[in-house]
Amino acid sequence: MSENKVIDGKDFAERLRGSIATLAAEFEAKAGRKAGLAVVLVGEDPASQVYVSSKGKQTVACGMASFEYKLPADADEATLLGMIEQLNADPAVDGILVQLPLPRHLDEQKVIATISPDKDVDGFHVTNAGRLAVGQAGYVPCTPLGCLMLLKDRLGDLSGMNAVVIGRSNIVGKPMAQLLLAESCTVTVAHSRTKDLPEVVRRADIVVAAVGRPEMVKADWIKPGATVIDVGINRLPPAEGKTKGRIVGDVDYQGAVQVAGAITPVPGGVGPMTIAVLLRNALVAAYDHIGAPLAAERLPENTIA
Ligand SMILES: Nc1nc2c(c(=O)[nH]1)N[C@@H](CN(C=O)c1ccc(C(=O)N[C@@H](CCC(=O)O)C(=O)O)cc1)CN2
Repeated sequence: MSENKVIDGKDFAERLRGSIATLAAEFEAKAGRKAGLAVVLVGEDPASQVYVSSKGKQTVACGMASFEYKLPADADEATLLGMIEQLNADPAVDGILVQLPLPRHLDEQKVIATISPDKDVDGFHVTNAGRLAVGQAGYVPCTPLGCLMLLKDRLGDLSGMNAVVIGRSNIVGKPMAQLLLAESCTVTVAHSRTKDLPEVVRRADIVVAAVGRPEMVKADWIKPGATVIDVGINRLPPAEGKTKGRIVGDVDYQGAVQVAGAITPVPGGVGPMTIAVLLRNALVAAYDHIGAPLAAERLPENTIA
């Protein structure tokens, strides 16, 4: 198996962060302040704690200001919405992110709707979702934008390719489909009710798996030479004598890597791109907020306008 089949998201994310750091320093010199990203965590979900901590560390490492807010798992809606309103009004904060999932008693859509669309660096607000749907500039969700960067880096022009997105979530599946459509792919969005999913996937030049089911996509579903992007992060039950299970994606990697032309591993594929693109979006927001929009070509790895 040739090594360059593997799409190394960790390496790409590192290079993207390098470009972000350069532009963040330029921003500071220009604006007289650092670009600022606020992250709000409600509760103590262990995975979310790890992601929020990584976001804070990487924000600072790129020369941006990190503001971290933690609320207890039983925090009421008014407290969370009040915190978001304060961050909306704070001129030191360019981007706001509320870590998901939220505890069940909180209304996710209401919380997202409270974030100012101009600080919505997650791209989850309906204003930004609408902008993406009609092809206007706006903030695009980090994971699908990261997937698109990896795809364009590997394949160049995607136009005319058959793409299948497995999963229809607002965070990954739907925006991923919109991005691929904007690149002139022929896009199929598959989901739990799709008939004969293996056959649908076999027609695809590009497969994006975002279903959250460990190793569901099998090697014999993949068209030889296709490019496979695995968004899944699933922890398997621990093997005997171990405390933690291993992390696998939504694709049977060991099988699929034999057939695919290129594939992202899990870990080390799409995951690291999520945080790098978040920093990219926060920096874009900061430049917008000082009335000096950042041209896409100033971020060399970033082929997206
Ligand atoms: N408000 C948001 N919440 C969530 C998002 C999001 O984009 N915005 N995405 C995910 C979690 N996430 C960031 O928040 C995230 C997931 C995975 C990784 C990552 O680097 N994964 C590693 C493996 C990590 C591990 O060992 O557990 C990898 O794939 O190599 C970063 C960020 C849900 N919530």
